Amino acid sequence: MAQILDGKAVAKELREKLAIEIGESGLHPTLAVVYDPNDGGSKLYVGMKQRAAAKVGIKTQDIAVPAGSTTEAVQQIVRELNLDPDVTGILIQAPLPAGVDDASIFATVAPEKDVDGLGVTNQGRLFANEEGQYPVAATPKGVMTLLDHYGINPAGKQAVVIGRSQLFGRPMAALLLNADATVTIAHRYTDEATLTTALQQADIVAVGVGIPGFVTVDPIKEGAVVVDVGMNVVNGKAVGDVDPLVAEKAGWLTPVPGGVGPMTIATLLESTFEAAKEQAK
Ligand SMILES: NC(=O)C1=CN([C@@H]2O[C@H](COP(=O)(O)OP(=O)(O)OC[C@H]3O[C@@H](n4cnc5c(N)ncnc54)[C@H](OP(=O)(O)O)[C@@H]3O)[C@@H](O)[C@H]2O)C=CC1
Ligand SMILES: Nc1nc(=O)c2c([nH]1)NC[C@@H]1CN(c3ccc(C(=O)N[C@@H](CCC(=O)O)C(=O)O)cc3)C=[N+]21
Repeated sequence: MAQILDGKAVAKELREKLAIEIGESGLHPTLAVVYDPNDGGSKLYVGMKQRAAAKVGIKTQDIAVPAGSTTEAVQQIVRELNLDPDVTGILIQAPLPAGVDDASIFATVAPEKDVDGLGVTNQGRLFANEEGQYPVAATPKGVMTLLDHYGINPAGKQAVVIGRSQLFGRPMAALLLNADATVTIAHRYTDEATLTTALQQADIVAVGVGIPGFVTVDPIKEGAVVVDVGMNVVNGKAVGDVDPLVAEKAGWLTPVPGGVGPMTIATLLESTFEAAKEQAK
């Protein structure tokens, strides 16, 4: 039976540490959250992020993007936030309303305020494995923190990342590669046999596709570390992308809820504080 990678507990520790450090810093980090109020998921997650921010001493500004907005109009909002000295961090919650190109908006955020690391400058730094302090997307960064907490070192391991979004798959693969894993990235065009073969070899599997039960127990290697990023609602309950039977074969598993989700939020707060510190230098 797999051991639990307890994201809820590790996230709580991280938030408690941050609350103390932010209090002692004398800084007043302020996070502007740009989101679609008509997207149920965004509304829920943005609310969770804002409550968690308030508890550690991070102020938030709520910027709802109305339906029918154009990419240009949202870019203008972001440019104003880039220039606003009171705002130290900007989070673009995906997905924005239909008709707005998320990637163009990510790219408009000033790199020093891009706390979720989704702009091309910060993604480029990550891809180049640049040394130093720059923001990295909260979900994959939180996964790395969680693995590290349990002493799981990706160096020399075979890793499979399923999904290739800017939010999860691409930065997850880059982080694992930078940590010296051998990485395979699977996506919609990966044929089933290829994915099965890759999974049979994988010491670490990280999946975020948005399909409940997508990763089944069969191809999983005995003792593998399985990270479930999926966040789906089935019969009113949060479920991931990993079939619960995987727990019988995996060595380690993140639960949903209580795994990657809480780590994402705590990591966003961590990155927001780090950006505020850099700007105060
Ligand atoms: N817990 C957390 O903190 C977070 C959870 N999530 C969750 O993770 C999931 C993914 O999110 P996100 O990356 O933003 O979503 P996207 O929709 O942007 O990306 C989904 C990815 O899955 C791939 N995919 C879709 N269907 C298949 C398939 N049949 N076989 C293989 N790959 C497939 C897509 O491939 P292609 O590129 O070819 O289309 C794409 O790369 C969602 O459930 C989301 O809710 C996301 C962020 C944070
Ligand atoms: N720029 C950007 N960055 C993101 O990080 C981002 C985003 N856009 N768009 C949407 C996804 C989704 N996301 C989640 C965060 C926390 C939970 C979370 O804490 N979930 C709880 C359960 C919540 C429930 O019960 O419904 C848990 O897993 O324990 C879930 C999902 C961040 N995302």
